[in-house]
Amino acid sequence: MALFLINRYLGDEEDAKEDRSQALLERLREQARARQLKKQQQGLSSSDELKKEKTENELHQKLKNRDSGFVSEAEAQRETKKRKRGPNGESSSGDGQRKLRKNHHILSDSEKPSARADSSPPDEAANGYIPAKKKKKENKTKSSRSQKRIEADLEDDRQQENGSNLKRHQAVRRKESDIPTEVDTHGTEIGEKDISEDIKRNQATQEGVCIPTLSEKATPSPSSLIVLGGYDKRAVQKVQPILPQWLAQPKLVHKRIKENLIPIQDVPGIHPKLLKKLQMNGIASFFPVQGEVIPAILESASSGFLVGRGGYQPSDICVSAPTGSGKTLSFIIPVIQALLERVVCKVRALIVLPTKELAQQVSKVFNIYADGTGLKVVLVTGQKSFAKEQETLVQRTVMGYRSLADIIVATPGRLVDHIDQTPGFSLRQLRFLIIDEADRMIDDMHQNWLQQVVKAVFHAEEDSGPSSLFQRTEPGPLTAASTCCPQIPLQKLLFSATLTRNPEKLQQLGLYQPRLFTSVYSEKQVGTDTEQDVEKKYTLPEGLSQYYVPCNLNSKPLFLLYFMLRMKFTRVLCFTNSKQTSHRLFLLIQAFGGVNVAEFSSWLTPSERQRTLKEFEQGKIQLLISTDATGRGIDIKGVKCVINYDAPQFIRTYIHRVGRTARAGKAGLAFTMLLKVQEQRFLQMLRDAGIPNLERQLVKTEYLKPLLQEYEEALSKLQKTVKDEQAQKRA
Ligand SMILES: Nc1ncnc2c1ncn2[C@@H]1O[C@H](COP(=O)(O)OP(=O)(O)OP(=O)(O)O)[C@@H](O)[C@H]1O
Repeated sequence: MALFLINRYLGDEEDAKEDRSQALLERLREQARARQLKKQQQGLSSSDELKKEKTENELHQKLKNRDSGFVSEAEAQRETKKRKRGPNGESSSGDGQRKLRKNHHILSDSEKPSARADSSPPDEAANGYIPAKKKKKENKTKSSRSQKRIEADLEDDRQQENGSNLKRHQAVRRKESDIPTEVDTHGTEIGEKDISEDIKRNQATQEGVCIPTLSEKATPSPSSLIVLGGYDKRAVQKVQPILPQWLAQPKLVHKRIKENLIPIQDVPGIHPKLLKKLQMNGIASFFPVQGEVIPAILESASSGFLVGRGGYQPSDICVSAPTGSGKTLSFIIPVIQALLERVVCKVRALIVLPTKELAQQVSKVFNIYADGTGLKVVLVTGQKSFAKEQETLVQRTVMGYRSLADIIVATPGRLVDHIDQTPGFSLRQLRFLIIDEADRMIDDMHQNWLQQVVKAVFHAEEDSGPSSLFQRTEPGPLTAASTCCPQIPLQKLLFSATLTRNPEKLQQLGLYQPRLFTSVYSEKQVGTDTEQDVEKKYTLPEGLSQYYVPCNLNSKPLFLLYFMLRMKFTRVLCFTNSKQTSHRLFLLIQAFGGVNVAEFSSWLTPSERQRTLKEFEQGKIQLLISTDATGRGIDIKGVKCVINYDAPQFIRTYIHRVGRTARAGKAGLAFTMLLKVQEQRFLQMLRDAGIPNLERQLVKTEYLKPLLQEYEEALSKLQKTVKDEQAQKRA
């Protein structure tokens, strides 16, 4: 690998430099070869001494045995003497190679298998050399084999020489730069940074060039050394990771909610208290994803909090199911049930979500199901002051700190602040780590929050020695030592409508033997009535009808007004790509009049945002113009229609936006306004994600004409309002 990298680099050098280095390296190569030969000869001559003694005896024996009498004993002695003179003759470097071969012929002809084995280099087998097993081989075969063996020996030595050159070269470089390099003698690991450092160093010091590699280029080596790479500039192909089994073969969950409802009593293992709660909240049946995931989590928690003495660490669970398919309840129910029997209040479940609104929404559902169980749910999002949040998390007592939370619902930033700064805040008893909107959380590892959480979970107690009974250790290979102490396992549960299947990204989460649950379509097979489960990259809710509306920049606001006033749409969630656009569009629609409109973006205070969502849910607001702040996870009941005023740039953004409607098996509409220049790219993006062509929805210009005059007036009002706002800001 290292050879390949250096080789590749040198291929990028300028010609002049290359020539110079080639000449130098050619010279070095010659020297290396000469050294090599010398070494070889010396090695052979010393081993020859021994072998020749053997050969002498054998020869005497042979001569004695020859019944033809061609060679007399005196002659045999003469021949022996001649052979004894051999080493002197061989020491001359003139025809060393030939003599070497000749010598080897003699040796191979006369040597016994044991002698042959002795003389073989230890790594013979590794080089593919298979020693002869049958004694009765033809002489010809023997000699050709020994010829090959010599070549293999030479090759071995050459490689060793190359290896030692490389080692020497690296040692020099290390000395020079004093920077540790990751290239080992086998070239196993090297980062891109290291490659570029190597390049620079090589440019600076030509003597630091790897001899064997370059010699390959100067004259093709007679050896069988394989040179990886080359001098041509070639695009390096990205290595496609092979999907691990758990990603390639997930547990499939039906997407169609209505046809696959499971009565709550039919799901095994649910606590009667929770069954009652579910019924009280109008839930008579579980959605397909809940029917699969709830039992899976319950089963993994069935052995209690502690696992050890032969118990298994539970698998982490990943769930990829469409928007509105009920993922929230599929973790809330089993988590509450697992904690029902807890005795001491400690943080045992932590749910991390990307936004305050989402955290608030999830903590609300947790509170509904935890009510009356004694479990305490605490929200940590920064909506309260830091000191107030600290008071809700821990209490100082004479015995030390006491946890006031069993379940924490948090945003990552504020969570990390508490891990760092709240005395007595401990995650050492954490049993469940739930990452909702997991793909977004992976992309945005704000403050390295996951690492901080894991560190806090496995952080050793100050007063506990190594023999502490409940010392937690991160999951690793199963050993006798790791199973002897019972410990609380940390189980990660991931949820998203667009969960990535990129193993490299998922690797960041350090999942333990994960299981994946994913939704499938049931599609009719062509020409038959039978249905087949089809797994697609992304799945959208069954009840969603999607359209696109071709338009131009000026007509966009008019189209929105047309939908609201002429088509009489209500409870419309309209998405733009920026706060500015949201605000101006809101002002324009407000100036036009006739529509209850509101805006939602990070420009609003948290309380304004909360109030707006509440009013929208209550139906007081007909049209909510929003940034992507409401694009994910937000569950607003009764949203009938989503309008993408600005086309989303990414497929995941599209899926989450349109997923604000058609939730829980209901029907919904989604319109995307597309400029002519956007059409092709956008539709292609959808096709690539396995979403079939959207229906085209044309709006005739004659329908817009009656709105034009009022629209012009609204535009002038908007101009004035914007000017006033700017003046206000400047003041
Ligand atoms: N078994 C059920 N019966 C009836 N309604 C349900 C059931 N489960 C969930 N719901 C309702 O379905 C709606 C969507 O659920 P939820 O918010 O959990 O979806 P989600 O899969 O998390 O969606 P998203 O990916 O958008 O976050 C909620 O209003 C919830 O109350």
